[in-house]
This record gives sequence, structure tokens and C-alpha cells, in this order.
Amino acid sequence: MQLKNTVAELETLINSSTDELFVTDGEGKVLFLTSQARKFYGLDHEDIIGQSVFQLEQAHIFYPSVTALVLRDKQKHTILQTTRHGEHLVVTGTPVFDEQGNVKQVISSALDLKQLPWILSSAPSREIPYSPSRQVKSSVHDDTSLTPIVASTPVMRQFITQIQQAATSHANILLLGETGVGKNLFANYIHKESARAQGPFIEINCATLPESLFESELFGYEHGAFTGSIREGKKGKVELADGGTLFLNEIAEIPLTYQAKLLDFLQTRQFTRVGGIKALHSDIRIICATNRDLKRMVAENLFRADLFYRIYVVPVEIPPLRARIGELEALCLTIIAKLARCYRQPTKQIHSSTLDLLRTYPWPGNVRELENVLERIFISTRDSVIYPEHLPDEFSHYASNSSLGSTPYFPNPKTLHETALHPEQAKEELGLQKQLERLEFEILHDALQRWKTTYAIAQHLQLSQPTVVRKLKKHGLTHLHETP
Ligand SMILES: Nc1ncnc2c1ncn2[C@@H]1O[C@H](COP(=O)(O)OP(=O)(O)OP(=O)(O)O)[C@@H](O)[C@H]1O
Repeated sequence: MQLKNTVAELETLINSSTDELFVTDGEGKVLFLTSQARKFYGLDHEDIIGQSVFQLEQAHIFYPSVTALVLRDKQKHTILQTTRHGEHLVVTGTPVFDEQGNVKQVISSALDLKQLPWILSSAPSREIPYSPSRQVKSSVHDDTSLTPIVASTPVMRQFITQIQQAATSHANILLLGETGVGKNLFANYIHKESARAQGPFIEINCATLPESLFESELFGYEHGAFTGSIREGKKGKVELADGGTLFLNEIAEIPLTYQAKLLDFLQTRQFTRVGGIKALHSDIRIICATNRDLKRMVAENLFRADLFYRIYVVPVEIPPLRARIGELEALCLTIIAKLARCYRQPTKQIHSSTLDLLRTYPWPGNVRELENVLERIFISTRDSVIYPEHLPDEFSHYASNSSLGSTPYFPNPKTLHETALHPEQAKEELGLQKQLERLEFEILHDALQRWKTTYAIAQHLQLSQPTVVRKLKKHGLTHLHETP
């Protein structure tokens, strides 16, 4: 009776946790999960218990599967996971070994990202249908709706408070900030935080729009307005955004000739389609963004002063990445998760030495540049850990020209595993014996990824199986299944 009570108490305790607990056997079959299953995955216990994580991953109930990674690498992993509702979870999977060193269970705990102070929820949840054949998006850059927004540093928390306050007002907002800093992302966020969230969010990029099309794109046109126009006419962005938000990106690039027309609309909220005579009304909130110094442009007569004062109601500056470098790791984690999803590849770990190096770089292209660097790595390597040597050449040049040049790339080497892939610079400091050991480690580490048993490794490396076991042990590498 007492035991029964204890089990019941334990179950209550586990189920009341805000974390989701997930236990599988050594083959990835789900043995247990807490009562949060429906909340996290939209499925009942019975639909998940007994299923293989590989099937659940393929059906995008969650993606990627941390259990699959733990089973593959025989080590603990922490990743960012996306559920079919589009929710983001931070998941840690831990292997439990039997006496022979085989993984007999994997215990995972998941925490909803929205509960972490440094992540803002991105898009409103949208359910991804439960279908094993579902295709993931093909481009990392069109996946903004699934991107959680990282804002963990004090400077970003302050910025978020500012834009949350601004979002609840009806005022026009001007987002200022360097290229790639997240102007588009935060314009979207403001819209979703505003009372207009259910209305449309329409963007117009003033820099990419040909001058001749500016007016018709913005205000639309009536039928037969000009050669090549659609017969029945077309709504412009101002009309399409009615009831929602119009985001004028790169506002500094708007041709001077059209600035007066925009100003007129901002003052009266009325406009006329090209070729039309009827005055139309549109109820929109305007968010503008630029990386140019608008005040200076006004002083140089490149931007109309009256338009400037219309849009400069609530100016907010998005801090550049170098001013919030403390959140670089969180950014890498979310970007890697996004890339893994887009390229349908296993997620990658990022080595602490790589992070140290990335933190010293000035990031003129901000988060977009970071995204591009990580994307290039995804395209060019299948390695599961990102080391400094995976970074583009400019990083090693930068490191050797900066204060890092005098210190090794790996400032915090903790274990042999972590020091295994030193760059050339560090290699020179080592003797032959150490280099050979390192090489041996690399070969064995690689072999562990490729072959499932120590027998298979022994066969491929032309060693005896006991030698393989001994060497793996020496290097602190985990054993695999021992069956031939
Ligand atoms: N805080 C953040 N958290 C997560 N992702 C971010 C964050 N800031 C920016 N990004 C990502 O960085 C990329 C660039 O952001 P965005 O396009 O919004 O920048 P931008 O300032 O509008 O760039 P540009 O000035 O070139 O138009 C996007 O993919 C966006 O999702």
C-alpha cells in the first residue's frame, strides 16, 4: 500500500513538472512520457507509446529527434526541437548504459522555449499536418514564421520592452539598425504584438522596387491604367494592408518624387489608385525601417523633412550583434535548428572554441551574416561538431590579426575529445607522440560514427576487436554493441 502511494506521489510529481519527460528503449521505442504529451505534440499517450522515435521524427510530430542523436552518438545531446504545432522545445536526451556499455534507455526532458526568458514566441502556432511524407521548407530564409526570436541580453530585453510598449499604441514606428540586424523580424513581431495581429502584415521593400512601379505597387491601379496592366486593375499594398500593418522596409530609398504622395496618404489615410479618380481609405499602421542616417539625409535634402517627422514618431534602434554578443550561442542554437530542418540534416553541435572565436568577430552583417556562415557550414560538411576550422577563412585571418592570434584557438580544452581537432597553429606546439595520439583519436572517433560494432571497427581498421575496445577506452570513447 505504501509502495502504491509512493508510486502515485512520484507520478503526480513527474506530471506536475513543466518539463516533458520522454523515455525510450535502446531501439528508440517510446516506453514512457508524461501527461504533457497532448500539450506538446497534440497526440494522446496511446498514439505515442510503443512508437519509434524515428517514425515520429519522419512524421514531423517533432523534429529532429534528440533520442535518435543520442542513440547515434552514445552521448548526451541538447538541441532545439520543433513540434508539429510549430512550437519550439529545448530538449536534452541522456543515454542510460547497461553493464556492457550499450545504451539501454534514453531519457529526454523537453522545455517549452516560451518559458525561457530569452526566447520570444515567434509566429502564432500553426499545426503541421501529421503526415509521414511531409516536406520541409527548402530555404532557410523563408522560414521566419518558425524562427524563435532570441533576446537574452539586457540590451535586447530593454529593446523588446520598448517595442512591446510601442506595439500597443497606434503610432507609426521607425526601426533603425544596421543591415541584417533583424528589422524585418521585429517589424513582424510588433505586428503580432499589436491589436492588429489578426489583420494582414504587408511588406514593401523600397530599395528593390523600380521607380516606375512605385506608385502602382503602393496604391494599386484601375483597369487599363497603363500598357501591360491587368484588365480588372489591381489592389496596391496600402489597400491590401487594410486593417493590418504596412511595413515600409528601406524607407530611405523611396524616390523623392513619391515621398510627397506617401506623405499625403499618411496625413489623410486616403489615396487614389493609378488611373482612378475615387478616393479610397485604408486603416493601416505604418512601420518603417532603415539602416541609413535619415536625419543626415534630411539635412542633405535627400529626404523630405515633413515625411521624416511623420514617420519619426517612435524611433527604436535595434542593437547590432556585437553589442549583444552574450546571446550569440542562443542565436547559433536557433539558427542551427532552423538549418537542420531546412536541409533535412541531423543537427550539429557547436564547439566552445568556435563560439569563443565567433564572439570576437565584429559581425558587420549582423545576424544575417551569422546565418550565412552557419549555412555555408551546413552545405559544406557533414561533421556533427562545428570546430573553428569549419569557419570561412576570414575568421582565421581575423583571429590571427586580433588578440586571439597570440593564444590558441581552444582556450578551454577540457577533455581529449574537445582538443582532438586543433587547428594547425595548436598542432605545431605539440610533440609527435601527442599528434599521433590525436590522430588515433580522430580515426576512432570517426569510426564510431560510421560502424555500429567494435567488431566492424576492428575489421575496417585491421585491428583485433580487443585492441579496438582497449583503444576506445584509452581515449574515453564509448563502447558500441559488442555483437559481431
Ligand atoms: N534576435 C533574433 N533571433 C533570431 N533570429 C534573428 C534575430 N535577429 C535576426 N534574426 C534572423 O536574421 C536574419 C536577418 O534578419 P532580418 O532580415 O530581419 O534583418 P534586416 O535588418 O531586415 O536586414 P536588412 O537590413 O538587410 O533588410 C533573418 O533570417 C532573421 O530571422
